[in-house]
Amino acid sequence: FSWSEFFWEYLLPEIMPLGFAIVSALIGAVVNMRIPSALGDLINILNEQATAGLSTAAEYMTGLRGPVMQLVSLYLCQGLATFAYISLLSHLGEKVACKMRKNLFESLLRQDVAFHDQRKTGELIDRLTSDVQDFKSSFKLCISQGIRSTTQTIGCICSLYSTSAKLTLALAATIPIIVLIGSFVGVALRQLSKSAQAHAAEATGKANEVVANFRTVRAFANEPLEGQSYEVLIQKSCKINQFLGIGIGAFQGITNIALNGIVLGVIYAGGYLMSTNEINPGQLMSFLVSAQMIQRSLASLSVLSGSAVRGITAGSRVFEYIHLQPSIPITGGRKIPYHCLLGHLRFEDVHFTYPQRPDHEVLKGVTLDIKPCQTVALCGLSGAGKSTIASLAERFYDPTSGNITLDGVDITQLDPSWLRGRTIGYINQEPVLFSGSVEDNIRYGRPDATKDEVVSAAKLANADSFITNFPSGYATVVGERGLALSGGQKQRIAIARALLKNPSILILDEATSALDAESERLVQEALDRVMVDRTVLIIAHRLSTIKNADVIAVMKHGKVVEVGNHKELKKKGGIYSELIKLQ
Ligand SMILES: Nc1ncnc2c1ncn2[C@@H]1O[C@H](COP(=O)(O)OP(=O)(O)OP(=O)(O)O)[C@@H](O)[C@H]1O
Repeated sequence: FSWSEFFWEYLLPEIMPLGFAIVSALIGAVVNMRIPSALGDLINILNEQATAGLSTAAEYMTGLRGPVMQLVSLYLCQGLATFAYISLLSHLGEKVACKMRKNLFESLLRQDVAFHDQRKTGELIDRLTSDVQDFKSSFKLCISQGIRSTTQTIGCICSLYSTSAKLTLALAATIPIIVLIGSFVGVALRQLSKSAQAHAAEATGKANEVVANFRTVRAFANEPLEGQSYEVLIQKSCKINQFLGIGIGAFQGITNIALNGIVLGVIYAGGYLMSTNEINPGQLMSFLVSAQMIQRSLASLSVLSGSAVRGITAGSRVFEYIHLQPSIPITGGRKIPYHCLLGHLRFEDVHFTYPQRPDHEVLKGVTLDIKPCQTVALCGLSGAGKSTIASLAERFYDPTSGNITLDGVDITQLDPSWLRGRTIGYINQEPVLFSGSVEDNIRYGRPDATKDEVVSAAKLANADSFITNFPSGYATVVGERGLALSGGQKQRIAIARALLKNPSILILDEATSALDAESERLVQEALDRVMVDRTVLIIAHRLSTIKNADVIAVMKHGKVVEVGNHKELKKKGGIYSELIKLQ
């Protein structure tokens, strides 16, 4: 957690409300400090009036008017200052939290696919929600209470000093000891808090996964199992938090005892000074209220230290991901002008290992030439590395060695957002639709597309007829909490979405394998129509879907072992003909 970065990037743009909030908190603290002496004045006047033996109520009231008015105006000022700093800090806190969430979310969107492979969704969402919330609450509390309590402590010590230097020095000597012990305990508590938050995030990740895959959990009747594993995770975080609570509680309890002891000491010593006529009863009253204010301020500072521990830990978890740099940028690099783009994709001796499985080489020297407007099919046994090839073409990952080129240019030189957003259309087995209308989902392929373009992409994808049959047509809401579409319908919307960007290269990764015969026919019909005049890479298990491909490459254990067309490979009597027999 970098304070300087936090100040320059998050606080400086909000310096006005921050400044006013600090000034209001300071005014509140100063006003608070004036109250003991105003009370002291009132006591002195009451004392004098009692000694003088005033008889009428009017005389009594007249004498009190001055100090009472002074107290009332102090109370009003204090109320106003409290209102000002609380509302200003809320404004500031919300702005800071909003900016942190925006920066964190943008950073998560920038990260490599490998980063997301390695982390649970819930853990990331936890940082975006709970951690930012914890940081914001703690930040607001630290500014408001921190400024008030610190100013009041310092101010009250000064006012005590003016009353009795000896007594104040003795009092001040004990405070650094408490602060020193407090900072040691603070470091230990921070460690504990960090570990508690990490466990809570793990539990959120688990909950997220289970809720997202609820149907699978229900289908396997695994509710008790999932309940138990969630409980194990939450119990870990619960135990550490309980331990943390004991630590914070013990620290605050001991601090309170020490502080109350200090007040007792002040009463004892103050009483002695009064008996030697060094101070009057009013001064003793103000002395006591000041000492009690110091006690309250220090107690709230010790509570604050617990909140600061949580806040800094949460903040460092947020900034950890904000600062993370992806190894593959999402923008920047060359773009091949549309009229020059041929769509010649070539893999040259490509080796690849997934970052989270460094001991398992998935591609072991793949060479594959996909010529412009050619349809190349990849087949082979499950786990041979076919989908990995598609991921590398999309530059979700970079090869460990070897090159992938598009029209002779290494794809690492090309702008990744141009490559994915404009050049390659990727359709896989399980299309994901976002919540929103059918039209929004198709337009996701190219946000600036017109309604006519959306409709013609849907027509090409064989989707227009079923969409127009819905009562709300293209405005029908789908995705989460929307209309449940069949697999074939979803797939055709996904095809329309991919087509909207008019990609030069189309990658179809098992695009029809999850569909029934009728849906497959409709989707295949759409695909046959859109594959014309494009470079196409098809990945399929069902060999009937690829037999018309110009080139078929058979993969085994991360290598391309056979290349040719259907007839040639069938005649060859190798793995391909074995696969045909099997099917
Ligand atoms: N994100 C990932 N992280 C780690 N390993 C992975 C990842 N994705 C795939 N693998 C591994 O890489 C190997 C190749 O997987 P890939 O999905 O490319 O095979 P495939 O030929 O497409 O298989 P299928 O036909 O079953 O889809 C497998 O051993 C798989 O376990």
